[in-house]
Order: sequence, then structure tokens, then C-alpha cells
Amino acid sequence: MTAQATESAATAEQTAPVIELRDLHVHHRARTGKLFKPTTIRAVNGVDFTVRRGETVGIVGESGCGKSTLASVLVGLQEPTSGTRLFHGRELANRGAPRKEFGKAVSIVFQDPATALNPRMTVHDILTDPLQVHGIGTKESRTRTVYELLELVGLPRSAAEVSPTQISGGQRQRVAIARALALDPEVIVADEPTSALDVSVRAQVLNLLSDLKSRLNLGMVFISHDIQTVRYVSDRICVMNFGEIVEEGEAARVFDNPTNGYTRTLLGAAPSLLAAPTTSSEEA
Ligand SMILES: Nc1ncnc2c1ncn2[C@@H]1O[C@H](COP(=O)(O)OP(=O)(O)OP(=O)(O)O)[C@@H](O)[C@H]1O
Repeated sequence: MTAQATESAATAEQTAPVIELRDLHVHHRARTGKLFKPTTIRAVNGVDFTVRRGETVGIVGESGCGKSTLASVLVGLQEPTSGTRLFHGRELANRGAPRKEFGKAVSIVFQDPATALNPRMTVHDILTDPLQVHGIGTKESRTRTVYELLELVGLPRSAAEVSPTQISGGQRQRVAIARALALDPEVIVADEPTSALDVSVRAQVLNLLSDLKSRLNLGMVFISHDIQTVRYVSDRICVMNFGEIVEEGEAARVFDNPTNGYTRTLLGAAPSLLAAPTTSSEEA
């Protein structure tokens, strides 16, 4: 291959989607009403979506619009009812080597680190767990990885020895982010990663995620009900309503010149950046 061909292959690799969803539908079965009649809830309804390395794609919409369902399909926690989910251009099978690669390449940060992290484990064990599951490294090399991960998320080495219950909410979310980075992923899906945190530490966690995205050339899917927060971190925004993406575009354009009525409603109702009711302050 010539130098030029190698360079253009590298650029194509850089710009090709890591994950692509085409006409994706996810239905839930639930029992509703007085008679608890079985009903089909169309949580995700014909969604097309891509995420590439080096970009943050924001998904915004009100509670119940299907954001978390979409997140769980993106990371493989849930299977779609219909539609196509591609990983590096290939349809994702339920098992086999590509599925294992996908499991390493895509990780999730949940809303509430208090419930996402096992309180009976030390931070060291929480961070080595994914490495052990995938059979990566020796005991010594895994401990070195723990220290590197803690440094990446701005925590001291001493944090390895404590339980998640002994640190603040902001620090716990840093541990959850470190765990999501443990397998050196290509894409991180962050599902309302700051909503459960004290307002005083939200900006720090958002800045950490943005910084990690740039430093590690990650693809980031940032999910929130708060359009101001999504705008703060995203390069591209998808607006979701009733399971559909009703508007998509470059963040500044969607924010400054929305074309969809629902986007305008969300913007009109948006509180000021990162604001939320809070009573206490804490350290990140
Ligand atoms: N496991 C489930 N079984 C039945 N219905 C579900 C299930 N999970 C989600 N739903 C329903 O699917 C729809 C989409 O829910 P989802 O949690 O994906 O939305 P969301 O935008 O993330 O909302 P929130 O921010 O409140 O979590 C809602 O009507 C919800 O009640």
C-alpha cells in the first residue's frame, strides 16, 4: 500500500461508524390499566443512529421517550425487536468472537453510581473485575491498570482500597467512569451520568467525560433529559420523542436554529445550564 493509500485507509477507519443502527425498533410487553391488559410499548420506533470515534452524540428527550431503551440496545444489554445493529459495518450476532469484541469495545456509565457499584467490593476489585472476566493481564498488571485508570479519572491511588460507600457521589461516578474505561473501549454510552449528582460536581464530571473523549479518541453517546447539558458536551444532537428521533444535527445548529417543533418546546422549557434542585454540596 502507498503512503497515501495507508493514510486514506486510516482516515476512513477514523470516520467509519463504530456502531450503526438502522430502522431499529424495540418493543416492551407490559400490563397496563385496571385490568392489567397486556400491551405493547413501542419504546424505540424506527431509529437510525451512528456513533464514530472522537465524537460525542447527545440524545435528548423527556422521560419515557425511549432513551434508556436505546442505550441498552447500543451496549448490547437488550436485543432489538427488529432492525439492524452494525458493529464496524457488520451485523452483530448474539454470540461468537465479534460479540466478545463488541463487549470490550462498548461500555456504559449509568445514572446512579450508588446503585451501579457493588458496595461490598473495593474500588480495586470493581476495576479489575472486567479485566478478570475477559482474562486480561496478571494480578500485578491488573493492579497497575487500576492505578492508571484512577489517574485517568482524577482519583488518588489510595481510592483503590476503599468501598464505594466511603467516597462522595462525584468520586463514585469517577470510579464508574474508570470501570467503563477498563477494557479500553471505543465507545462509551453515558446514560444521564450527572443527573444523580450534586449540582456542585456536575460540571466537573461533564468536563472529565469531554476530556477523556478527546484524550482517548472515544466515541461518546451522552444521554440526558436536559438539552442544556447535552449541548454543553455534544458535537451532534439527536432529539427523541415517543421513541423516534425527530431532529438530528450539529449541536450548535440544533440549539440555535431548531427545525422541529418538539425541539423548540424542549429549548423553551430548558432551565439554566446544569441547574437542578439540590440541598447539599460535596466534593467531586
Ligand atoms: N422493561 C420494561 N418493560 C416494560 N416497559 C418498559 C420497560 N423499560 C421501559 N419501558 C417503557 O418504555 C418506554 C421508554 O422507556 P425508557 O426508560 O427507555 O425511556 P427514557 O427516555 O429513558 O425515560 P427515563 O429517563 O424516565 O428513564 C416507557 O414508556 C417505559 O415505561
